[in-house]
Amino acid sequence: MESQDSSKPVGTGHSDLVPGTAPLRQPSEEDPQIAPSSSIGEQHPRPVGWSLQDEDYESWEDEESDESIESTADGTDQEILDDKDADIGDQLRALQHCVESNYKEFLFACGGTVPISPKHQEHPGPMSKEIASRPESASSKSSISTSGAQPPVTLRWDPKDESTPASQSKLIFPAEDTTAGNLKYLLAEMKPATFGRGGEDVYDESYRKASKLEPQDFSTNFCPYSTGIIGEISRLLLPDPGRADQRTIKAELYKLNVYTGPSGHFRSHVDTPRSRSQFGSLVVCLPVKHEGGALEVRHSGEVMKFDWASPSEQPELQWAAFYSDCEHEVFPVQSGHRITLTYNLYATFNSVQRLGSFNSVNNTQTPLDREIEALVEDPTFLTDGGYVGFHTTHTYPHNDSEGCLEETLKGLDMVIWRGFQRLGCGVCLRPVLEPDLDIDGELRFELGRTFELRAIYGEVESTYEWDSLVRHDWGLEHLSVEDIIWLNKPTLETKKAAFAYAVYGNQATGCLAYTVCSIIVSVPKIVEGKRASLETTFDVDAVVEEDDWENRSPWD
Ligand SMILES: O=C(O)CCC(=O)C(=O)O
Ligand SMILES: [Fe+2]
Repeated sequence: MESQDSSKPVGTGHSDLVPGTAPLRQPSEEDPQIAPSSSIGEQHPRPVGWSLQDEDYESWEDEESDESIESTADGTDQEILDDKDADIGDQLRALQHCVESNYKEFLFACGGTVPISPKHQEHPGPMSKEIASRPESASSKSSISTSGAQPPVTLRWDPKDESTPASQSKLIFPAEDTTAGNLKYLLAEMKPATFGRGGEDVYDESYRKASKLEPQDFSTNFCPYSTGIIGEISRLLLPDPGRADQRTIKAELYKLNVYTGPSGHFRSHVDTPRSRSQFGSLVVCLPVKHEGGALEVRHSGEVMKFDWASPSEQPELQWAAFYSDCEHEVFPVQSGHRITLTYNLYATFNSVQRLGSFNSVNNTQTPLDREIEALVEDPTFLTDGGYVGFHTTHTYPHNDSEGCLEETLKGLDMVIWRGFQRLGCGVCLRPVLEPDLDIDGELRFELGRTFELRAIYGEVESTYEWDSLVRHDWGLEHLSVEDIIWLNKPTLETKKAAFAYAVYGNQATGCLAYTVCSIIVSVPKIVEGKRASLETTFDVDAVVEEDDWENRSPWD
């Protein structure tokens, strides 16, 4: 890991920095631990819970004053959990433990290879062989050959000197005799690759030594969709349990980069989000001989490494995709040229439902889903209804007026969201905005829903601060932090991540920044032994009169 200093948030197209992580096994269809669909899931073939998104964090007009908030004296987040733990049932404790043990069970990066064949195939099937296994086995060398193949990759660029013949502005990969000599012309056209630091584009070879071409200045026949890469990323990094409509990925070509030996490199950073819907980044390495230059991606103390230095005998493209809030770096290239195409990945919900055999709702359950279901089904848990909270394990981009998007939820965060939502619970996603350092070097958190924020100095740890956050900044005025049963604690890693994001974005992308979030779940009350349908949620329409609030809870 970089030292704290070296990993000061930077932001460049694909560039800015932060902390690390780890995933492991992603549940798959072959997973013997996966249980058949649940009865509750069948009762609700589509998610019946609501989600409060894109509402600009509306709130009631009649806000309570700070004075009226019944809060305890300063306590730590630990105390908040412990207080709740005192009288919780076994089922809740089981879910809390299950959540904790799942922290490292989710992928944050994946990669693979695409063989290149000189013979062009008219309708090649999906041909990317993915590497999605545990970090330690994230080596593209373990890939298995696949049915189709990518034709040689052609790259053409616009020469500054317009009289340059077309034959000198073209490269074919793997290098063909006819164009191999053109590499020097390409390198001559490239510009130094900057990165974002402190909100500015800077060129600093001690941090990043690479060159770049902007997408408008080159073209290629390589397509990440037709090679099956995007499909694999969708399956591995954007699974959508229990939902009939799928999340889909838009991949946007971002840069052509060259890292040249003996010192091309890019130190630890996270990728600046280009929009709120960005969730990931894709790097495709063209088959050019080089040594060194491994890409390392980190999250929550886990590491995945992608080393593309020694190509196999069969020419191939090698790729890696990762959640762009994960810290990553490119180690020094010792010799040769490491040439990459980079893409920004955006998530959206597909309005077109899957057809035919794919039309059935995916009720696949993981052990964690089953724990969630057991808790919600337990009539002794929140018998009169109530709220459950979860601190997200990833961070999400927001801008200065709009919050984070549900469709970008990653790994465990999406499992928690969907797990409760499909059982009829209400879910909403709330930000804890980026902390910053003040002049004295103190950590300062800014919290808010409208993003016209007031600052809270110090870490958000006390009951009072959380209460204030829930009631005012998250627009849930009639909820108190005392009403929320937390499934997990904000982790040190989370705080560190947020810390490192203090400085963000460098380009005119509307002040996007990553933020840690909380998922707040509204659990309906038990009626005749079963959870009632959720008639009232946090939704503004369902607000009860202020005067009634003491007598009526929001799920009545
Ligand atoms: O080339 C790579 O493997 C990663 C490059 C990168 O992190 C970036 O362009 O932001
Ligand atoms: Fe990056």
